[in-house]
Parts: sequence; C-alpha cells; structure tokens
Amino acid sequence: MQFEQKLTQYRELIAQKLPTFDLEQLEVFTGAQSGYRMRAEFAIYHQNQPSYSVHHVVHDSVTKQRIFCEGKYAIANALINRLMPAVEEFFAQNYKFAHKLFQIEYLTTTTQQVVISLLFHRALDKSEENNVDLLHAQAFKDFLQTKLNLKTEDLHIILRAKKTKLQLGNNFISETLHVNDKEFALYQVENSFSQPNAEINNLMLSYVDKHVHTDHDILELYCGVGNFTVVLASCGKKLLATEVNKQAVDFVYRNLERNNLTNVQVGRISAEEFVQAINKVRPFKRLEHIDLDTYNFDTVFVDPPRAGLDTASCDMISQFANIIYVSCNPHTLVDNLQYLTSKYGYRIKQLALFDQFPQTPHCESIAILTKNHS
Ligand SMILES: C[S@@+](CC[C@H](N)C(=O)[O-])C[C@H]1O[C@@H](n2cnc3c(N)ncnc32)[C@H](O)[C@@H]1O
Repeated sequence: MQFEQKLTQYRELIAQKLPTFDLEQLEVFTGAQSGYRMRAEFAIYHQNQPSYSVHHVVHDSVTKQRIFCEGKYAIANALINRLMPAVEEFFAQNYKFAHKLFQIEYLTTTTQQVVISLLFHRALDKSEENNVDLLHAQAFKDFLQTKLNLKTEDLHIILRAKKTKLQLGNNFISETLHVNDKEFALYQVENSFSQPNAEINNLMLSYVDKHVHTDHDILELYCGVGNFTVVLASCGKKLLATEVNKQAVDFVYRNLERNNLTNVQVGRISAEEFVQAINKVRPFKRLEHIDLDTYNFDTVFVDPPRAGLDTASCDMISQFANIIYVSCNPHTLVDNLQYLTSKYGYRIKQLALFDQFPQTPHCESIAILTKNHS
C-alpha cells in the first residue's frame, strides 16, 4: 500500500472516531521505503527436481498465496538480503541438515549482528559430544562468515525443534539506539519482541524523549526488553516498568545495567494483573520487591500488542495526569482514545503517525494525552 493511501485512511479514521482532534495537528514521520526491516521470518520450501534446493517463501497477507523470494526480500535490510542467497546455497548442498527445516528467522541490528533461528520438523541430535546438528550448524556458520565476511562474534545460530534447542553463540545481539543527542546500547533477544524498523524506532524514541515532561514518577506497561524504558529512565525520574514475558524481563535488567540506569524497578506481571496490584485488589508475589506506595506517579507509558488496552486497564490509567500511548493498531488506539477522552476528560495533546511498515497497510502511532487543560 502506498503511503498517501495509508495516510488518507488514517486521517479518515481519526476524523470519524475522534472528531474533536484537529487533524492539522497530526504529525507524520516517514523513513526508507525499502530495506527497513531488521527482522524477518520465512517459510522454507524444499524442491527436489532438477536437483535439491531450498527456497525462502513468504505468504501474501491478503490472498495467503505463497511467494518465492528468489533470494531477496525488498523490505528486509541489506544484511538479511546478503544472507538469504548464501543460506539457500549452503542448504542446497547439505540435505541432511536442511531436511525438515520449515522456517527461518533473522534478527539483525544496525551494528551488523545477526541471530539466525532455524526451525525443524524433525528431532535434533541430543548427543553431548559430536552432535551432528551442532557440527552442521558450525559448518553453516563458517560458510556464512567466510561468504559475507562477518565476524564470528556477530553471527549466532539457533536450532529449534519440538522441546529441543541447540545454540551456537548467543540468543541476543546488541543494537545502538540514537535518541536525539543520546545513545543507548540495547540487547535484543531471539523470541522476544523488538521493533522491526530501526530508523523509525529511533524517531519514535526521540519523539517520546522530547515529549516526556514530568517532575514525578513514571509507570511503563508492556516494556519488552526495555527499548523505551532506557529512554524514559534517562529523564531522571523514578520509573516502574512491567512486562509479562520472563525472558524480556531478564533482558530489561541487563539493558538498564548496560546504560548505568539505577532509577528503575521492573515487575514481571501482565498489565491486567498490574491493574489488580495497583488497585490493591490482591497482592502479587512477583511484585514483593516493589513498594507501590513509594511512587508518586503522574505519567503512564503504554505500548500494548495489537489488541490495545482492555477496559479495566483504561480505567486504571485514568489515575494518571499524562498518558503516552504507543500503538501498532490505529483501530484499537482510537477506540481506547475515544473511551479515555469521553469518559475521563483527557485532551489529545499530540498525535503522531510513524510509517514503521512501509509498503504494508500497517503503521505505528504515538498519542500523548493530558488531563491538564491549560
Ligand atoms: C508491542 S510490544 C512493545 C515492547 C517494547 N515497548 C518495545 O518497544 O520493544 C508489546 C509487549 O507487551 C508484552 N505483552 C503482551 N501481552 C501482555 C500483557 N497482557 N501484559 C503485559 N505485557 C504483555 C509482550 O511480551 C511485548 O514485549
């Protein structure tokens, strides 16, 4: 979908659902139209004739039809595009390894690091010594390193099958975030969420950094591995960050430490459970290390999945004078904003569209709401 069409549809949605918002105030941020995706996953197609070959495949989001990538994927970044033909070349020569491979996932950074995850529909070798699959994975890694001139510490391979995981290197890589005049180092980890478009992510982080104005404490829901957390924490206030995924929470701690941020507490808890915790409906063992009464919050930051916030979460965040809402789904965003503005009297101070997914119907938004009407 072309950007102009996406913007028109977005403006129509806002006009229809949030008629009091002045569309002249809508800010729009765009970036590269291709080569922007830092992570990509492909199905694998095995062909036996005329000789054995392996192909990266994606499925059309509307027709669900199989699309052969022919060794390239326009929306993925240059590193993924360099890896794809090399990966196909290696597997074509290594049937024993490629056999029953059904999916491949690439997670990359602008610092040129990559984790490649290979998912198999067959049992992996479980031997402690001379593990055949690990030997193959090592040969695969050596081949890619030589072919693409990659450093060994920048390339990590993970093999997954039902109940088994084999790993060569790490399951994480290190990204550098550029946020206005600041820089942060952020570990991103396989199998946990990371923002797919690094250029737009830096714009979103910079936007949040510019607009967080508070002398009070901040609550963050859905913090992932700490992408926004490091920026919010650098504003100098106390921050309480929460996230449900255990692996992501482990990495928030590591990311805070890497950036010397000591003003953050992290709770492994779902947003729905946190509503109960802050409303003192019931205590949670996982929050025992946190005394909620020591916080003097006035700002809440949320970045939920596509489903948006449920009603109880909307009611809970209405305790806060300021709401910063990052959303990957304009439809659930406007529904939540409609509820918050009509029921609790918030004003939409800022609304920005970020074209995080060019050439697709999707986009990201950031809305800043306040109860302060001055
Ligand atoms: C859109 S991602 C945002 C992550 C992070 N803010 C970032 O920029 O990378 C949403 C996050 O919410 C987490 N999540 C999903 N459902 C949740 C829930 N019910 N409660 C808390 N966290 C949840 C996911 O694990 C994921 O890390």
